[in-house]
Amino acid sequence: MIEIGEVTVPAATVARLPFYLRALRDLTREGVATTSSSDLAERSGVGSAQLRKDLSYLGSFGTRGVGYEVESLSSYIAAALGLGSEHRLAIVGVGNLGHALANYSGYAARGFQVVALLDADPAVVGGRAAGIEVEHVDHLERIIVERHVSMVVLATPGPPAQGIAERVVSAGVREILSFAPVALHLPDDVVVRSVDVAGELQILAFHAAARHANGVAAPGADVPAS
Ligand SMILES: NC(=O)c1ccc[n+]([C@@H]2O[C@H](COP(=O)([O-])OP(=O)(O)OC[C@H]3O[C@@H](n4cnc5c(N)ncnc54)[C@H](O)[C@@H]3O)[C@@H](O)[C@H]2O)c1
Repeated sequence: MIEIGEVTVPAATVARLPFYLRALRDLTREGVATTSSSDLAERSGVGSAQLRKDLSYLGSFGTRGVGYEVESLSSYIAAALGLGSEHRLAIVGVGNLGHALANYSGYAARGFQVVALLDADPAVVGGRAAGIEVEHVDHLERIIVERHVSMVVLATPGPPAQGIAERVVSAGVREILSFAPVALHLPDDVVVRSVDVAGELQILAFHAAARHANGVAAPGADVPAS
């Protein structure tokens, strides 16, 4: 369970809030003022019972026969997610992935701004990505404090990730998004979200294998593994 202001919300609900927010912002762009739980649920990719339950943790929303007010629900979820104020990100490790993450154009619309890029390789330091100069990771703590960095994205190889994460935490950051293929051991009050694309693909491969075992051939299922 996660405390948001005065309410306590299951972590799984918090993980779905960004999907509701994205769907609500799409509706705002389309000029829609109110929406039904079934429409919002479908746009968010969840069942409508799940949506109603999730929103009930946050408070009492929606009017029977009218639905949800798009603008006010959107503002409420954004505030619950702490998106009222901008989050300042530093990306550590500016290789293939770090570059791609730095160049993602969707941060601003979601309340994030990349304010620092750091790397250890002298061939990378001094270069630029997304118009930002890459600085040496030796300056990590100073940069975090001076630029009010509130979240750090780790896109380094596995071995240095634990040490960097500890430095990030010692500089005061409590939220880390890690792409490094290692488990990070950090104090309990630090929230680490780990992204593992290959692991997600393995889960898909498991489902594909299960479907195959049940006699339903998938396209490409007969291509031998190399
Ligand atoms: N989790 C996922 O889904 C996923 C997907 C792709 C890559 N990855 C992982 O993300 C990481 C980055 O992948 P990539 O393809 O960009 O690799 P890359 O080799 O292109 O980039 C890694 C960068 O980290 C820098 N680096 C190394 N040690 C450092 C340190 N101590 N401090 C700061 N920077 C340091 C390197 O100089 C390099 O620029 C790897 O660990 C990879 O396994 C994860």
